[in-house]
Amino acid sequence: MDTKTIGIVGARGHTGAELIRLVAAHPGLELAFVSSRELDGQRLADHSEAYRGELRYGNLDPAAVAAAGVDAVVLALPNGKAAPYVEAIDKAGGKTVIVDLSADYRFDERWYYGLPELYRDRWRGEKRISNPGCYATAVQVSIAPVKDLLAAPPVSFGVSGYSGAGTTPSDRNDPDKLRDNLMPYSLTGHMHEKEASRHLGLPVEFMPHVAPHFRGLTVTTNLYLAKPAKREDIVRRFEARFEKEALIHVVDEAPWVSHVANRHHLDVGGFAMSADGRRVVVVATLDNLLKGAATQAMQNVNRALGFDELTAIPL
Ligand SMILES: NC(=O)C1=CN([C@@H]2O[C@H](COP(=O)(O)OP(=O)(O)OC[C@H]3O[C@@H](n4cnc5c(N)ncnc54)[C@H](OP(=O)(O)O)[C@@H]3O)[C@@H](O)[C@H]2O)C=CC1
Ligand SMILES: CC(=O)N[C@@H](CCC(=O)OP(=O)(O)O)C(=O)O
Repeated sequence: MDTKTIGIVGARGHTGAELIRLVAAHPGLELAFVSSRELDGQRLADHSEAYRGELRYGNLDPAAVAAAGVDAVVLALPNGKAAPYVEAIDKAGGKTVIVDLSADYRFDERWYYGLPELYRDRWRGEKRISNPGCYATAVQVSIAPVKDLLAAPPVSFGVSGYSGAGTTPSDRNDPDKLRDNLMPYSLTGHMHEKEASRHLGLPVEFMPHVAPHFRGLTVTTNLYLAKPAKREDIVRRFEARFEKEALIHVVDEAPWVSHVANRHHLDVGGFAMSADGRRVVVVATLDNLLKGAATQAMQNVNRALGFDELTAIPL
């Protein structure tokens, strides 16, 4: 297969940096541009040990991104910034695939919502792909296999490392304020509550927190069941749903976030049953920068450009 070209807008950020690492190891992708205002003119190889080559960061505006005419553009910008780039690429016509890491198009019917393990069959060759949120990925995987068994809205308690808050300074990525701390925020109505509810087709209640570790998140979900169930039946549901999925591991014990940091897969397990069999608690962990962002984007780019979905993703 011919080499395809890819460009990353927002390449200085946490998720952009992880994507550069994946693209550098991809046998069929060539990095055509990396855009950052702050690092404009600097050599990429000086910032990414994975990349060997002479490419420099550029400060590309939407018109310049569109004019590059690459096969795929990944937008790794803060929320609310994608539209001018999408409009410019649309206007240029052509075949460029866009994968947007932000929340900007996750509710747009015209865009494919790229959580492959749950919605692979819904892809109709769309070239506009919204990449799911990190928490929303863990929440949906924790609920989807048993959603027909539920008696009440699932309740998910989330704890994320502070890389989830990006690089723009805020309380939620301030190591001093996070030291010896756990910071609750957006306890109702978080964007990922709406996102998971919409794509699962049932209301989910989600309570996020940010913790002093850098990367990786845990979502603990309480599920009330309409009829009493046995643990083995619940476990079998998850195993059957994900048995062919290399990036979703169904594990027996409740997983630990420290085991999934810097790894590309999601662990889901625990399956703690109440004595009456009417309540089960499921725990999911993933690296918010990888399966929660860059790895999932790589899966989506691979599919849209005709590569095997797992190309360049270390298993
Ligand atoms: N961090 C995470 O765990 C996850 C993040 N996401 C989403 O992915 C996106 C990127 O997140 P993350 O990498 O953490 O963010 P960062 O804050 O780490 O990086 C943002 C990037 O965007 C650039 N940027 C910022 N503002 C603008 C602007 N106005 N115009 C053009 N470029 C701009 C920055 O570079 P420069 O200032 O140099 O131009 C930087 O490269 C976000 O939408 C986030 O919600 C999704 C899942 C998980
Ligand atoms: C700790 C922290 O702030 N986490 C971010 C993680 C979500 C994220 O990055 O997702 P989006 O792509 O939907 O913005 C948050 O809760 O908004």
